[in-house]
Amino acid sequence: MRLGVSAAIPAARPMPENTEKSLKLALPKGSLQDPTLDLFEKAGYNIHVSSRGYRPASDDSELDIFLIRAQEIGQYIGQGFIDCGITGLDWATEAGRELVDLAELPYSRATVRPTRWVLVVPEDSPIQKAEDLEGKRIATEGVGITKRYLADKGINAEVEFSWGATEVKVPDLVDAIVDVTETGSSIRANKLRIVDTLLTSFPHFYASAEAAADPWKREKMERICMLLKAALDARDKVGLKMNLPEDKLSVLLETLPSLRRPTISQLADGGWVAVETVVGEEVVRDIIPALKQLGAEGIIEYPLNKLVL
Ligand SMILES: Nc1ncnc2c1ncn2[C@@H]1O[C@H](COP(=O)(O)OP(=O)(O)OP(=O)(O)O)[C@@H](O)[C@H]1O
Ligand SMILES: O=P(O)(O)OC[C@H]1O[C@H](OP(=O)(O)OP(=O)(O)O)[C@H](O)[C@@H]1O
Ligand SMILES: [Mg+2]
Repeated sequence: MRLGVSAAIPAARPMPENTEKSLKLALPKGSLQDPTLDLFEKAGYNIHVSSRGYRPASDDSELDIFLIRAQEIGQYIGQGFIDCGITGLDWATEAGRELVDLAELPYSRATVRPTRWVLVVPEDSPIQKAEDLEGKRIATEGVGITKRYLADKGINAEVEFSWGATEVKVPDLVDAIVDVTETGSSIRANKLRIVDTLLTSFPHFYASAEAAADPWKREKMERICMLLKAALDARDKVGLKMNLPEDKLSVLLETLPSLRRPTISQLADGGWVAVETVVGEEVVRDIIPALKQLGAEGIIEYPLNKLVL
């Protein structure tokens, strides 16, 4: 049987633009993977990771994406094998390479708080301050961070590399550990006590010197950074819109300072104005009832994707 042409050959679709321009971008596999992919989605990039695939596909054909351990991203960017990527300030420092820092991106695994590298001992340990570590043994994934800290303080202690699950090692295997903490729940669960903070770290967008000097790559990276920051700035903020009797406007602006610099437009209905503004999500539960009491009508709250200031 001969099939009609239309059945045999799917209708021609426009081919994706064949561009030779490509930016090699490394995203962190591990703790930061999910929050990073979520952030890119909010910034307008859809990235699809298959179950065991480390070369995710995206809807931007100019991006050539690699999923790489956060610990290794700095090294590959520094060597120029990858143009740019996102990794923690902690691991970029540990990699000890020259990187161009294009943006700090304030997000973490579970919260909006930075990760802290902390010196930790069991709750009942005699160690009270860094100096008490003299001659002691410390286990950590961040050997460089820890050695620099001890050297700065002139303390002699043995630092050994830990592959993870470091909390389990005190006090039987080592006297203290240096580990990452975000919410503090691992420290509490293991009955540990923080003695000092060595470093606080957020993810950053890093580029190689070569990529930063290439005009096309530089512009592409700066656009991505701008959109990622806009998505982070919109986090926890909402838009509010309402109609208000015009004679209540000055009271509104005086009593609700969180409604900073609203846009006000005159309504066709004389005596009423439309007010539109952006506020922190946490103040909405106080503001909406106050607005209602003031005589506002048609109050609308809507989520925001990006905020470019
Ligand atoms: N709660 C968290 N725990 C661990 N790392 C975090 C957390 N929040 C943010 N990070 C950041 O994630 C990056 C990678 O963390 P880490 O070195 O622990 O590797 P990982 O991705 O958690 O893999 P692993 O399973 O080996 O620990 C670091 O830059 C770290 O600062
Ligand atoms: O303060 P919290 O929110 O509890 O986060 C800190 C925990 O997260 C990290 O562990 P991870 O899950 O990366 O496993 P690991 O110990 O094997 O590195 C870190 O080593 C702590 O154990
Ligand atoms: Mg970890």
